[in-house]
Amino acid sequence: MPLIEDWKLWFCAAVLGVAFAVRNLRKKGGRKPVGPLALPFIGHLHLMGPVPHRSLYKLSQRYGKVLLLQLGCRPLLVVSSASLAEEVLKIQDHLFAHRPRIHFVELVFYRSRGAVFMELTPRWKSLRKFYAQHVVSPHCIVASKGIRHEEMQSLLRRLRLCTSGGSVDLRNAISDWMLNVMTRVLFSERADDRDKMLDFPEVFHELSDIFTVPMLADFIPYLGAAVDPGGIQKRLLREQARMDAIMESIVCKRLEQISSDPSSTPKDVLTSLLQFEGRIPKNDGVQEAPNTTPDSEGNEAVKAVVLELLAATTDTTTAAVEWAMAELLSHKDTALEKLKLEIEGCMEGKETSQVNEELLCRLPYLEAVMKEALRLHPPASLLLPHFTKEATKVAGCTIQANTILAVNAWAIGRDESVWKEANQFKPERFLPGGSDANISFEGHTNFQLLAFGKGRRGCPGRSLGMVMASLVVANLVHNFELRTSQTPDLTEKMCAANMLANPLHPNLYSRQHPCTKTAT
Ligand code: HEM
Repeated sequence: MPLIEDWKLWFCAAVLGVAFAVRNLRKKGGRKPVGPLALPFIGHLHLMGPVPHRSLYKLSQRYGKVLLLQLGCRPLLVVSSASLAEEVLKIQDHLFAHRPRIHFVELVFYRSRGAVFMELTPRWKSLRKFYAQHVVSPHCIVASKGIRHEEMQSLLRRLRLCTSGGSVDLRNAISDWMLNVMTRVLFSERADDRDKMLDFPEVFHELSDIFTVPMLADFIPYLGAAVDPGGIQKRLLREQARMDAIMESIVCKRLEQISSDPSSTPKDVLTSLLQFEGRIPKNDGVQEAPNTTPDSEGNEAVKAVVLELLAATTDTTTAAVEWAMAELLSHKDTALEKLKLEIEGCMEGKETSQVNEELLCRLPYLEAVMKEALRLHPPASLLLPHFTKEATKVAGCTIQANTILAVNAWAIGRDESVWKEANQFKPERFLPGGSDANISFEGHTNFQLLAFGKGRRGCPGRSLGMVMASLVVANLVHNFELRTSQTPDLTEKMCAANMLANPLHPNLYSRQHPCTKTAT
């Protein structure tokens, strides 16, 4: 009898124990997202493929819109729906708004001293404030209009040299324009001024190229220190040293100029930045950074910010233009014709064929074209990597501390449960009366349209990026007949941004407009 009672007692205790453990597990841990099997050491690295947003999209179709992968030693959470994007970029933004440390960024951007890859610190906050006041405010955008106008004149001149039907490397031409505009806005020099800027464009493009190569040191650190496949680390160190020398000379020349002849100092972003970093006395408009750089660290913080603004702007905006042009050339008889007519209507009676920035607000179809191109082809297709230092739950799944977050903006932009004819290029959807007339990049809603991200880490340069990209598209469409022998190949390639694998090389012909002179 005592034996039986003992047995019953043990049985009850065991059942209670298991129930208690399961309840605790649920309470503490929740479930884990289902995902593919991980390989030893590399985890799921081999599944990322050459175009990661497409590989992750396929995985999400099989395993669900919340995926947990292992890239070497680093856990990666991937979300692929607008509602999940809202959960991580709005509801849990305070947790996921950090950035992971990345080998390339640590080296090229001086231990992540710019805002883009900085953790959420008071310095990040004050840098964002600096950008908002001195780089991308409506006042700054208007103030730098003249630079974009002059550079557009020279781009149009350059392209007109090819208008006897010669083919032109459109990406090169656009990216040179972006770089020249931004270097002039930032530090008043043209990027292609060889005397002052040396090999800047070449080194800049080399570094953009290296950025796309996954670094072993990021995922398998113990191997990464010893092995350098393809000599990529060596190449990175060489190009970083070249870029550092160019940046150092720009900053040093400016400091010399300020000390020898303060009255001739350009009022550009570099001057405000030197004040912000406490390198020169501040004037009334500039607030100093909270932890102003000690002199021992020289000009590093300044160089990091200048370089990151060039990197954040050039490839993304160039990609936006290239995708818009590729889609327009794929829809010649519809979208392209409609856009030509809209611009012609606005340009009627104008003396020149150069479309100026003030006209952009009168071109709603152009805005719809740019939105549609960015919906289908967001240049940062997975945004930039976010990072949580704390454990949390997303959609009921346990996410451990130190997990990287990727938001698949590309997949969300094509989600058929949210967008009508999701894979079709239909700018009309964004026009008044269209199915998505109220969807915009701004604000804390519309997580289905994510080309600029959302939340704390959302892109501060959205308005400037849209102005620059729209201006180039409007001028290309209005001034030239662009012909391609075949419909453009829309295959993608991951470069520093999501780009066309085969850049456009259209044949150019001048378009003649009655009553207008060509821009000089
Ligand atoms: C069409 C052009 C552009 C696109 C598509 C774009 C897109 C993006 C995206 C997706 C992010 C990351 C958002 C996230 O991680 O959640 C970002 C961040 C950023 N962008 Fe842009 N961008 C563009 C133009 C610009 C311009 C012109 C500037 C110049 C000021 C700029 C400055 C930045 C900065 C500083 C960040 C980092 C913000 C932070 O981490 O706090 N971007 N951009």
